[in-house]
Order: sequence, then C-alpha cells, then structure tokens
Amino acid sequence: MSASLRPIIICGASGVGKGTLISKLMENHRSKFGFSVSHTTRLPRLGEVDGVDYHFVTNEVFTNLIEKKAFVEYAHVHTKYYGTSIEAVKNVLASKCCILDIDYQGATQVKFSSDLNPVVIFVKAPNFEVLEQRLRKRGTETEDVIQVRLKNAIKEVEIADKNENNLFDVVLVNDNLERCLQEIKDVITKHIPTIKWD
Ligand SMILES: Nc1ncnc2c1ncn2[C@@H]1O[C@H](COP(=O)(O)OP(=O)(O)OP(=O)(O)O)[C@@H](O)[C@H]1O
Repeated sequence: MSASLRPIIICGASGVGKGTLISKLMENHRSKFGFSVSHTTRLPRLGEVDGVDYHFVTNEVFTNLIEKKAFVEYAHVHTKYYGTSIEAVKNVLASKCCILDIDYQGATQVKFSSDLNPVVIFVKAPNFEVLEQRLRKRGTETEDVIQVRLKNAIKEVEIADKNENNLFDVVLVNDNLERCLQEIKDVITKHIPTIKWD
C-alpha cells in the first residue's frame, strides 16, 4: 500500500486522549495501522510490556542511541527521555501505515528534518477543566505532576493555535471519542486517499 509511505503524527497535551484514540483506531483497523514502539527512560506503568508499549532503556543506552543518530525524534519531557527510532518507524512503514504519538517538538523534527513527510494532527481537550478531570480520573500521576502537565498543556495549546510554519495539518477537539475518531479518519483519507477503510 503506497499510503504506508506517510506516517501519521498524533500530538497534544498529556491527558487529551492520544493513546485512547490511537488504540481505538488500531483496534478497529488492525490490518491498516502499525504503531512504532518508542524508546523511553521512564519506568513501566502497571501492565506495560517492554518492546510492546515502549522499549524501556537506561539513560546510558538512550544517550548512546542519540549519539548514533538512531532517532527520527527525541525529547526530554518531565525529566525523562522519549524517542522514536528510525528503525521502529521503518519497520512499520514496510507493511502498514505508521502512527506516531509524539509531542510538538518531535513533530517539528519529523516534519522539517526528515524525509518522512508526516500528516500531523494536534488533539485538544474541549477545555482545561476537562483535561484536568481526565488526568485526575486516569490516576497515573501525582498531584505535582498533574500541575506540571496542566501548565505544559496551556503552552502546547498556544503553540497549536499559532501553528507556526503550518506544523499541524489540522487541530481537532477530543470531546466525543467516536466523533474525534471519525475526524481523524477523515483527515487521513484526505491526505492519504489510497487508504481503504474496512
Ligand atoms: N473523548 C473522551 N472523553 C472522555 N474521556 C476520555 C476521552 N478520551 C480519552 N479519555 C480519557 O482521558 C484519559 C487520558 O487519556 P489518554 O491516556 O489516552 O491520554 P494521552 O493523551 O495519551 O496522555 P499521555 O500523553 O499522558 O500518555 C484516559 O483516562 C482516557 O480514558
């Protein structure tokens, strides 16, 4: 499928629902999408599996990979490294569309410093109160971390609203999950017309 040559990037503040949206999309269209497995130096959350959810690595391994220029993008977020290796993306693109869950810094690197020509989608929560509720309800972060993430979210939404250099192809609001999923599919169809939904 030639569509597999353009990766899809889903960007947005922590808690807006990127992971949920990507899981649903992949569940519903398993044969079309692959999710590149990122590297991270953060510890696994309960139930996360090394090599499936992330490649969990030490700081030393991660910085070695940076030196070897193994990453399409990497970022230092909330004191931890996260990165997408070129190999991981190409592994997926060989047979499927590739979805990348990365922040705006990563998206900037992929869009402007690689030849991958991604479709970049920014996802927002309907408002900051809802975002805060989602982060609290998820219950995976401490209060301090939630506060840092909410501050970062304000900055990230400003960046999306400015959309300098047209980094984002589209900005979507994840209010209703099913509606947002359909909007993502519409964006993908627009930019990758060869895709056939099953
Ligand atoms: N449309 C929605 N309506 C209500 N709740 C939602 C919606 N989308 C996601 N959620 C919930 O919001 C919480 C955050 O979602 P998720 O973990 O997917 O966010 P994320 O953007 O991937 O966050 P992170 O970047 O921190 O991994 C989850 O508990 C999820 O079930």
